[in-house]
Amino acid sequence: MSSILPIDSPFEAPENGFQAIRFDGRVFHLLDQRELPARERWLQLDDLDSVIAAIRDLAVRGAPAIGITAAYGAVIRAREVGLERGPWLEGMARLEAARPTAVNLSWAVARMRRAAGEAERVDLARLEAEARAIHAEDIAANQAMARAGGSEIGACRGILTHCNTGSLATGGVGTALGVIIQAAKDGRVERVFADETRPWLQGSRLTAWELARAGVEARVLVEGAAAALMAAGEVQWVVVGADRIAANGDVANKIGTYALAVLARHHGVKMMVVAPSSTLDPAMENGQGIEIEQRAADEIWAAAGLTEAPAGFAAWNPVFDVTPGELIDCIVTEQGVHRPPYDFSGAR
Ligand SMILES: CSC[C@@H](O)[C@@H](O)C(=O)COP(=O)(O)O
Repeated sequence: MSSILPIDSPFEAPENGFQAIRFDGRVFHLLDQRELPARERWLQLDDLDSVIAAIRDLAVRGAPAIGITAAYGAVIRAREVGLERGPWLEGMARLEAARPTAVNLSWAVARMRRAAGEAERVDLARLEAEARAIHAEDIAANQAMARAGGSEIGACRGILTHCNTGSLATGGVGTALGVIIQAAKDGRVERVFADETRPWLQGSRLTAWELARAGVEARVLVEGAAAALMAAGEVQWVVVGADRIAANGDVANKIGTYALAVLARHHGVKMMVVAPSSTLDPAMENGQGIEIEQRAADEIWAAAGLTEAPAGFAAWNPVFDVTPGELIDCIVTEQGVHRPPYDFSGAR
């Protein structure tokens, strides 16, 4: 596996976490998140339709990882269409529409459009350099956020996190999970708690797997246990990632984040959001305009161990929600710690 990237690659440094996304110049290698933790299966993708399917079907997920994947997908598309601009642009429109909520996807595609140049044939060398830059910048942003967020936390008894925000969800050590791993390694947190994150179980399947790999002891709980955990004084911080952050600090993140923010405020627990500036959407005035992805009801039935809906039942499966900025104590980007009232002008 390590032969896929040059040996001196910054991607491979241990402090940059586990590398679940690799590009060898022609083929895109992806650790299939649908199979974890039961099986570590790598996908080899060399056409745009497969990249779009990998994003849509959650083989790769997590806002920054989706953006990086899209960037490499744009390179793959350029080869696939013999560098012809028309079909390449058509592919970019489909790629951008693979999932609606994480702004990192359209952000990365916009960067790749600019890198393609204006000529009738897209510039393959510039596209590949841009994709690798997007990947490398995310790794560096992860490191900066881990340091800034980690020192913000100080010594505490416990941290609760939601969804999966580590190496699987990013290019590097992660967003929220990077901060948590840093705090744990610095000996500043006694206990880490991870919500199981229904219905897709990013917490119990992916975050638990990543924390075990990182040597951080953690406990998984059902989301419904979060209020009791806070009431018992077990956690002083909720630390989560984001899929899109509006200009006023409203944050779209995995469904259940808003409930945690309300609970945290009630219990005097602090709420930190950790996300690179590629997750900021300054054009979005507030969270009300953010499109929330609705996924198939099957995911809910599958989480209940059912292969089909019980007769007569439908389901409601929004997979993100919006937390108002005023419930968030701080938002950490690679540029530092932002506090309310949020002002991200010039931050992206
Ligand atoms: C660093 S990842 C931040 C978010 O992308 C993460 O919290 C999240 O909500 C992921 O949702 P998912 O549906 O698994 O792609």
